[in-house]
Amino acid sequence: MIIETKNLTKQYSGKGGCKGISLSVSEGRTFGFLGPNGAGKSTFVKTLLGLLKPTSGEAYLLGKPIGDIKVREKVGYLPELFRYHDFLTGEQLLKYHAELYGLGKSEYLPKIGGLIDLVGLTGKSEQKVGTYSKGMQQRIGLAIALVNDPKLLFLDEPTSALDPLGRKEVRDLMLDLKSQGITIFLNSHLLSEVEAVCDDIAIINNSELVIQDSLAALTQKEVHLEITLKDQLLALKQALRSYCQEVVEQEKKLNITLKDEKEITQILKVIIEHQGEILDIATKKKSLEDLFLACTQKKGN
Ligand SMILES: Nc1ncnc2c1ncn2[C@@H]1O[C@H](COP(=O)(O)OP(=O)(O)OP(=O)(O)O)[C@@H](O)[C@H]1O
Repeated sequence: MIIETKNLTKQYSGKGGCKGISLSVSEGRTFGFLGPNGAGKSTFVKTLLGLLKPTSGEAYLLGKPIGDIKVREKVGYLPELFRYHDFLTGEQLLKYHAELYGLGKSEYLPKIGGLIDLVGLTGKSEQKVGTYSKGMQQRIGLAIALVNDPKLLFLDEPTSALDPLGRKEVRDLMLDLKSQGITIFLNSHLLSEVEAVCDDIAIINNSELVIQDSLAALTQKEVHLEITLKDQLLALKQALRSYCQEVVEQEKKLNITLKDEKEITQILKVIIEHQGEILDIATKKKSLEDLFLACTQKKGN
C-alpha cells in the first residue's frame, strides 16, 4: 500500500478535523476522497503530509511512518488554498521549489520548460506570479507539485479556479500521470471529474469515513429499469418478480431493480413471452451523485 492509515485522528481542541480514519490506497491507483464542506478532507491530507500533527492513530506513506524525509522527496502536493510568492516569476518559483526538494540544477533545469508547457503556461514563465490570474496560479501550483517527479501526488481541488477548458486539460493531465504509474490522491467536489479519473473512492462525512471501495463496485452493481407497458398484465408482473431483485408498479410503469445489467435481456424475454407490449424503456445506473447523497445525508447534513 502506498498510503495506509489506521484510526487516524486529527482534531482541533477536541473538535472538527478527521476522526478514526482507516483507509488504504494501492500503488498506481487514482483515489478520490470526497465529502461535504468541512467534512475533514483537507485536515486528513495535511496530516498525511506532516503539515498537521495527528491527535492519535497511525499513518504510512510509501511504507514509512508519516514525516519520513526520504518519503517527502517522492511526494507532490497542490494545496487547496494556494498562495505563492508574488514577486517571483513562474520560472523562479518553480526553481525555488525544486531547490527546496533538494534537486541540483542539472536535475531540474532541463525540465522547467517542459513543466511550464505541461500546465499550459507557455510564454508566461517570465511573468511575475503576482500578475497571474487565479487559474494561472493554480496551474503553476500543479507544476510545483510535479517538479520532483513524485511517485505519490496529492491534489486538493486541483481545478477549483479553472475554466471548463482548463478543467478538461487538468483531467487529461491526471489521466496521463496515471498512465505513467503515479498514484494520485484527489480531493474534489466535482463528481464528474472523480468519475472520469478515479479507480477508487472514499467518502467522509462529519469527520468520519463512511465508505471506501472501487468506483466500479460502488456505482455499477445495481441497474434500475423503467418500463412502460401498453397494458397491465398480472401474470407478467408475477413472472418478473421471480427474476428481479425488486419490482415496483406505478400504473402501467414498472420500476425494476436488477443486480446486474446482464439480466436486462432475460427481463425483456419474459415480457415478450407474456405478450407484453413495451411503450418505453429506460435504464439508470446508480451514479456517484446518488451514492454521495446517500452517504452524506444520513447523519443530518
Ligand atoms: N485550523 C483549524 N482550527 C479549528 N478548526 C479547524 C481548522 N481547520 C479545519 N477546522 C475544522 O475541521 C473541520 C474539517 O475541516 P477541513 O478543512 O478539513 O474540511 P474539508 O472537508 O477539507 O472542507 P472543504 O470541502 O470546505 O475544503 C471543519 O469543521 C473545520 O471547521
